[in-house]
Amino acid sequence: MNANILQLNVDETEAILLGSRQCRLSYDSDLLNLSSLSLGLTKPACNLGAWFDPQLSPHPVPDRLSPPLPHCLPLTVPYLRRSRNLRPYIRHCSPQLFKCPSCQSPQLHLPQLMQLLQNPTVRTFTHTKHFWDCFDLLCVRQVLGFEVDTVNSVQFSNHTGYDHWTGQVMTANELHTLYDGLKLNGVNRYDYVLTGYTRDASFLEMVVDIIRELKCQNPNLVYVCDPVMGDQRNGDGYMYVPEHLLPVYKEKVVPVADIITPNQYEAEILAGKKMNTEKEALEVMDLLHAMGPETVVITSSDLPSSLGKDYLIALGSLRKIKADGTLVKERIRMEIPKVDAVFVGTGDLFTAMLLAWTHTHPNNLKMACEKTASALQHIVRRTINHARGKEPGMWVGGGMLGWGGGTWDGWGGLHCWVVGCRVGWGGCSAEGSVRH
Ligand SMILES: Nc1ncnc2c1ncn2[C@@H]1O[C@H](COP(=O)(O)OP(=O)(O)O)[C@@H](O)[C@H]1O
Ligand SMILES: Cc1ncc(COP(=O)(O)O)c(CN)c1O
Repeated sequence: MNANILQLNVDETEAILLGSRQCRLSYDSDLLNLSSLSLGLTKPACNLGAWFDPQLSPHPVPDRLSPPLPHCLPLTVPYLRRSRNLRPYIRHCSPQLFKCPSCQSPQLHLPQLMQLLQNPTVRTFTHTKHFWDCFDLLCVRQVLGFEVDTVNSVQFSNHTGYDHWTGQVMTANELHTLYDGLKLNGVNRYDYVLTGYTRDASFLEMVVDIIRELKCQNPNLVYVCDPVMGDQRNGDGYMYVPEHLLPVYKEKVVPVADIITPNQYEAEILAGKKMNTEKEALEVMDLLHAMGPETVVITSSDLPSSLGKDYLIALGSLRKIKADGTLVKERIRMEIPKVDAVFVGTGDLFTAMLLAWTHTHPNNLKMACEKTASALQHIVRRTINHARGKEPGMWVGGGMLGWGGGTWDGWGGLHCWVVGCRVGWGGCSAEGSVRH
């Protein structure tokens, strides 16, 4: 756990038993003994897919697992094959067990599945800046169980933080045409809409119109908005979208959003108030709640941390009035170990993960934020290690799965519409995503 930057959550630790039905049923004990840990099994979960990451294998391999791990792993292949999305990639693969050269732990080798991870689109996941491509392909669709339709609000050569960038910006008309197609087929019912980077005001206004319509179709639809506008650089805020987008976000977009995930700079310009202290940050979040959203998460800030300058602070706030009229309020403060590099697109990843985890923990913002921050920490660390040549590039799937719960079997049938950007199909080296 320490190696994977996870903390044992005493209230909710999840264990997964992998293996055939027969093999799982034969394990009738309510206690799972793993090295020095004993976990009580309360809720059975079915493994709809599995991902094996050598980095996340138990060290040392527990000898008290029953049946032993080497025996379990080949048994999971039929389950992988059963997953419609994975089947084409593992049809011809003969599972082999081999021992990790460094730690001697048993690993399952799935050659064709690995190939999937190596294709350029998927590998872009190591660049957090290319998130949407992979969110669709791996993270949400296959791993987290959402069915995602993506719309590329822009298609750029690279992140706009670079000196130069080229590409196309989708217009409101083009978005409307796409949406019309969905409507004509009667497939415009979504559970979630997530929006990220956009740089055209009329496009944003069209997004708002569409969300209103989608909310009529499904009154429970949750709109998660990452109001991507700018960031701090050397202590000064700067916009990386045209400035006239700010009033559109303030007056039209944020009011229809249920969850917003600004960074500190974006929170300040939306609220029209600086946050130099935690008290001011809470006031900023209250101002943002007053604009509409029930949930506000400030993904990063430079507020001082009690743990020292190597930590960044993220804040969360939930404010909702329940059906019986009572006001529920929850504030969360997370101190996140800083990695000494600048990452791009982490905001995208944070928002997407938060959407997924608030879905699993609808009444527990703290848990959703913890799991989200844990994933981010894992990913930025592996990204920086990869950029520094300390880790091979193929860490992708396990990085996402290893820390989370094993109970993603109940998520079928959800539909999510992502309006984000597609940037850079080109180079896949992690250096592209890390600016020192
Ligand atoms: N240098 C870093 N070190 C550790 N975590 C980081 C770092 N940069 C980003 N993150 C993670 O990514 C999350 C979102 O980052 P943030 O910079 O707020 O996104 P953006 O400005 O892209 O919207 C943070 O909450 C944190 O978990
Ligand atoms: C083209 C572009 N520019 C800027 C940003 C903002 O990036 P960041 O998450 O690094 O703030 C994004 C978000 N992915 C983007 O797609």
